[in-house]
Amino acid sequence: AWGYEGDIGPCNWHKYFPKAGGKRQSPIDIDTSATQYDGSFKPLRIHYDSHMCSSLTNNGHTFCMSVNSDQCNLSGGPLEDKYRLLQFHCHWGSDDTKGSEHTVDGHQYAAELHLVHWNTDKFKSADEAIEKNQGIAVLTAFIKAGKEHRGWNHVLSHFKDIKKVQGTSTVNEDFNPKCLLPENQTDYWTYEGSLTTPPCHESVRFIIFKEVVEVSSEQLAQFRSLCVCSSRKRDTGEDEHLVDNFRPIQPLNGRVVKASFQ
Ligand SMILES: NS(=O)(=O)c1ccc(O)c(NC(=O)NCCCCO)c1
Ligand SMILES: [Zn+2]
Repeated sequence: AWGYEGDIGPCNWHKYFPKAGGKRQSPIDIDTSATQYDGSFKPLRIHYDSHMCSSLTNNGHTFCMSVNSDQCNLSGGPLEDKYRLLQFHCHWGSDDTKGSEHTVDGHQYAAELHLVHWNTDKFKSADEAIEKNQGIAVLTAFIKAGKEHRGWNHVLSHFKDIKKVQGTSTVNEDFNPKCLLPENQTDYWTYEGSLTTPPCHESVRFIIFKEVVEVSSEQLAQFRSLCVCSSRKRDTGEDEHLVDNFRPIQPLNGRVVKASFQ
């Protein structure tokens, strides 16, 4: 078992998951003075359909909205191949001052959305792609406290069904995850990294939008309503809530973060 604090926390992940000590780990700090503009990127093509039945689970590390539609595809931008949406999830803090995994010039946001896609041109399954270079592409959006985000309510309204770990809820309504992304989808940073949780496979191309998405403080509080385990209660009998599920930033090791904008 691994977690985000104590002996099973990020500093010890490498003992059981050796890739966690690799040279292209994520997340990283994006030093905007060191990013390199790349004018060769084609427009990002994000085509999601709405009628994809998906199920929402609490896996003890985050909520995960799994998607099983072969109509949700991503290509273009820095990507050479076509990728298919597999799932999306978030990382968040115990208060609005922390929670994102990547930081920008040292600034940490309240939360971070990851839309996880796998390379359907190069691999036969997501399970194969997740371990291989160029196997995974993660669209990433920073989240800060501000005005309410109506799209997020389609996801948050199911949280009461998944409060406990291994809770599952089927989401059938007409929901398109594209509504969770910022309006500006042309300005982003991109670099090659890893899964930010064990097993930390170095298989991920991150595409991180510059524009930050706003959700209300009350909506952020709903993220924190999830519990970390199904049974164990603290000695005081109260639930242990799932918060601060973000990995500390990792060494860049000479990697260059490219920018789609000047
Ligand atoms: N944060 S991430 O880089 O976008 C990311 C994308 C896809 C993933 O599969 C993982 N990690 C993962 O699945 N770990 C297995 C145990 C967790 C649930 O038991 C992390
Ligand atoms: Zn993630």
